[in-house]
Amino acid sequence: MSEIPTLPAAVLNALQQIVGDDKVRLDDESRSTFGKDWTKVYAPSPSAIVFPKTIEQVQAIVRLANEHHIALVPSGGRTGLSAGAVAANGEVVVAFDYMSQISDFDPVDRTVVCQAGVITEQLQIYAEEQGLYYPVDFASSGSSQIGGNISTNAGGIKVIKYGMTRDWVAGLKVVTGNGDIVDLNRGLMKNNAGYDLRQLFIGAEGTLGFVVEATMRLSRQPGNLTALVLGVPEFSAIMEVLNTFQAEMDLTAFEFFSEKALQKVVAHQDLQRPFETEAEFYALLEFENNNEETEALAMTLFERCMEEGWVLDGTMSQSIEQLNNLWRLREDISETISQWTPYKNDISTVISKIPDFLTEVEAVVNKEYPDFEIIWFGHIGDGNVHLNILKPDHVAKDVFFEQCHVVSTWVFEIVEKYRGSVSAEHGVGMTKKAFLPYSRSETEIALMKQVKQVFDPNGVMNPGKIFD
Ligand SMILES: O=C(O)CC[C@@H](O)C(=O)O
Ligand SMILES: [Zn+2]
Repeated sequence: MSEIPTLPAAVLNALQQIVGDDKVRLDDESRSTFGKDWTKVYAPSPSAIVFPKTIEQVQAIVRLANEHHIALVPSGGRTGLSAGAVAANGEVVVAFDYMSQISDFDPVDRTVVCQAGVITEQLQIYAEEQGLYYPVDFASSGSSQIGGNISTNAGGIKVIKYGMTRDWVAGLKVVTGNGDIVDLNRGLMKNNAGYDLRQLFIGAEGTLGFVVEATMRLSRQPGNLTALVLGVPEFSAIMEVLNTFQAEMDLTAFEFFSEKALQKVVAHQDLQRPFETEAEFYALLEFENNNEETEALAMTLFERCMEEGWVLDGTMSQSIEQLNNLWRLREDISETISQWTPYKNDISTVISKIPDFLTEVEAVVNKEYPDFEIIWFGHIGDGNVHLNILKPDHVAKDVFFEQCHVVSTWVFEIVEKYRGSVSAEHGVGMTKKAFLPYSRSETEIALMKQVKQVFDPNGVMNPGKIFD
C-alpha cells in the first residue's frame, strides 16, 4: 500500500464531525479495500474512507469537498469492471454500506424505496417476500449495491426481457456536485413536466452527483423458469437459433459462451458439462415454462434447429437445481477466468451485425497476438459480447496490459466501423475513457462536459472518470 496521501487536518476534523470518528477510516486495509473495484489495473490510494448514514451527511460531505476542493469517489459493492469506483489519487471515498434500508413498499404501485447501499440480492429477496420480483440480475448480485447499479445502469443476464437498471428506477434522490438534494420523478409512471433529469444520473458513474436513495419498481414473479443449453457449431448459427425461438416464444434470457469458456468453468468449478458433445459455442436460453404447450413448443423449436444443423446437441433443465447449474456454466465464467488476469472488453453493436463483428475482432487479435487466448461470452440477445484476453503466464502484467491497450485500439476501430459501443454495460470509468471517441462524437463529448459543469462546477464528484 502506498503512503497515505494527506488530508488537511481541518478537512479530516470536519469529516469526523459530520459522520462521527468511527465512520472515518484511514487504515491501510480499508484504504486498499475501499479504494478499488474489481479492476486490477490501478493501485488504490485514497486519503480516507467515510461512511455516511444519512442523506444530510452525504450533502455535508459534498459541501465540504467543494469548499476545500477535495475529490470524492463513491463506493458501492465495488464490483465494477471499468475502474469507475477506483480512488487512485488521494481522493476521499464515500462508502454507502451504512445506508442499506429498504422501506415504503407499496403493493399497488409495486415500488419500494431503497437507500443507495442496499445490496441487489437484498432487494431481490425483499421482492420475493412480497410475492414480486426484481429482475435485474448478474453474477455479482450478492455484493453490488443499488446506488452503484444505478450509477452504472447495470444490465446483466435478463436484459432481453426486462431491460437495464434504468427501466426499474421510478424515482431518484441525488446529492449533486453542488451539494443540492434533488428528488427526481417521485415514483411517477407518467411525468412529462419538463426534462427527465433522473435519466442523466443513471449511468453517470457518480460524476454528476451521488445517488442516495431510489424508488425501484418491482414486477410479477416469473413462473417455472426453464433453461435450454444448446451446442452450436459456428457463431452465425446462434443468430438462427435466436431468430427461431424469438419468432415464437418470449425469452427471459439468451446468452452465449464458447467451448473454451466452458472448459475453464468445468475445470475450476464443481460443475459438469451440459452434455458430452463438443460445440464451438453454446447458447443458453431461458423461458417461462408455464404449461405443457410452451414446453412442447420449445422442444419443437429445438428439433427444428437440430434438423437445420444449427444445433448439435442440447439439454433442458427439469428442476430448479438443474436450472441453477446450467446458469452457473455461464455466470461463473467471469470469476473463473479472473485468475488469468484478463484484459476485458465489453462491446456491442446491433444484434444482426454481431457475427461479422465478432469474426473481425477475433481475426485482428489472432493476427497480432497469436499466443493470446480469447474467451468469448455474453448477452447475445442484446448485442453485447464480452471479449476477455487471458494473460499468457510468460508475459508480465504491465507488458500484457500495454499490449492489450494497443489491441483495444484495433478492436475499437472495428467497433466504430460497426457503429457500436466501447462499453455496452460496464461503463467507461478509467479503463475505457481513452476510447470514448470511438463511440461518441466530439459534439456529444463536449455536451457531456457541459452537463458535468452544470452539476459539478468544482469537479469534486468522481473526477477522472468517463473523461478528464
Ligand atoms: O467479466 C466480464 O468480462 C463480464 C462480466 C459480466 O458482465 C458478465 O456478463 O458475466
Ligand atoms: Zn455482462
